[in-house]
Amino acid sequence: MSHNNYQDFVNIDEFKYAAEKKLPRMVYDYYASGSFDQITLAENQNYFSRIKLLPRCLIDVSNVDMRTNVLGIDLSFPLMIAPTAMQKMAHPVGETATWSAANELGTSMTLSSLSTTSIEELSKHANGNPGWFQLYVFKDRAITKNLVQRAEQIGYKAIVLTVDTPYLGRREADYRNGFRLPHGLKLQNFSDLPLADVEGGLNAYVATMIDSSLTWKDLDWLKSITKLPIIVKGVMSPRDAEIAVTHGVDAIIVSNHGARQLDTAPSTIEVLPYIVKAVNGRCPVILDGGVRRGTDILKALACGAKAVMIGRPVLWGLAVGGKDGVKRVLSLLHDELKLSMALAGVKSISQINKSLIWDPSEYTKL
Ligand SMILES: Cc1cc2nc3c(=O)[nH]c(=O)nc-3n(C[C@H](O)[C@H](O)[C@H](O)COP(=O)(O)O)c2cc1C
Ligand SMILES: CCCCC(=O)C(=O)O
Repeated sequence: MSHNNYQDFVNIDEFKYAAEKKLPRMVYDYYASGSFDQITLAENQNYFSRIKLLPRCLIDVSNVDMRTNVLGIDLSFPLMIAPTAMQKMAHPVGETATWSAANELGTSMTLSSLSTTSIEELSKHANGNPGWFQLYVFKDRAITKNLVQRAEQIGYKAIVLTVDTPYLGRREADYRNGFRLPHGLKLQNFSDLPLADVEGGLNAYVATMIDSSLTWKDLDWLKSITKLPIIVKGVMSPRDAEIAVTHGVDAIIVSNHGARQLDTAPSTIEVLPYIVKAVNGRCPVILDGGVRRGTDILKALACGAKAVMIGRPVLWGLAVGGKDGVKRVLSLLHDELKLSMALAGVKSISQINKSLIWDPSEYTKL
C-alpha cells in the first residue's frame, strides 16, 4: 500500500490541495465552487479573518472541556458535519465513511436528501443512530412525505429543512464541465425512480423536481407530518429568523449554502450576531460557511452560535483518505479549537461569549 501522507497534513487547506490533485476536475469543481463571481465564497472565510480575538491571561487552562449538546445530541466539541450531496463521488464508501468518522470523533452528521447512500443503508450502518436528515421538498409531496417518514421511522433525530434552494445557484464551472452524476452512481433515496439519476445536470434536476413555490405555510405542513424536531437551514435575514421562531422551529442554521446560492450575500459570520439577537435565546442557532480553523469555531460561538457545521472540508478529507481522512480533518479542528480556547483563556464552552471579540468601543471609556 502506498504511503498516505495526509496523516501529516497540518491544516484544512492541505486537504483541499490534495483533493484537487486527486479528484476528477468535474467533481472537484462541483464541490469547490460558489456561484457567479464567488464573492460570497471568499467573504465567508475573509470575514472570519477580520474578527480579532482578545485573549485573557493567567487563567488556569490546564483542562479545557469542549463538550456540548445540541437538541439532545452530545458532541465532544461544537462542530457537526453539514449535509453535502453525492459523497460517493469523493470516495467509494461515501456517506457511511463520513458517519463513521463523525461517530469516532464524538460528533454527528446530517445526511443529504441527494445522497449516494440511502436513508436506510446509513441507519443500518449507524446502528439506528444516523444523526439528522436534510430535506429538499420535492414538487411531488408524496415523495417528500415518504422521505420524512422513512427518516423518522428508522431513527434520524431531526429534519433539517433547507430553505435557500428554490433553484440552484449558478456555478459556472459546472456549466463548463457539464457536471452530472458519474455513471454507476445514483441518488439512492429514490432507488429505481427516474429521480435517482442526474443525467441532465443538477440545475435541470432542481428546476424540474424541487418545489420553488415553498413558503412558511409548508413548514406548518411539514410539522403536521412528523414528530421530529425541525431545523431550518439557510436563514440569512434576521427578519426570517424572527418568522422561523414564530413558526416554532427547533433550531436555525445560519447558512448561505457555502456561497453556492445568492452571490454577494453577506458572509454567515457577519450576519450571525444579528440573528442571535433576533432569536433572543428562543432556539439554538448554528452557523455554517467558511469554517476552516479552530479560531473560526471560537469566533462563531463568541457571536452566539451553539455549534458550527463544515461542508467542504469533510469532502476533502473523504477524497484524500476516506473515513480516516475525515477523521484527520475533524481532529485537526478539534485540536485547533482546544488550543485556541486555552490561549484565549476559556476552559469550557459556557465561558465563551462576546467579550472574547476585540471591540475597542468597549474600552474607550475605561
Ligand atoms: C458539494 C456541496 C454539496 C452540498 N449539498 C447540500 C445538500 O445536499 N443539502 C444542503 O442542505 N446543503 C448542501 N450543501 C451546503 C452545505 O450543507 C453547507 O451549507 C456548506 O457546505 C457550508 O459551507 P462550507 O462548505 O464552507 O463549510 C452543499 C455544499 C457543498 C459544497
Ligand atoms: C438541490 C441541490 C443539490 C445539492 C446542493 O445542495 C448543492 O450542490 O449545493
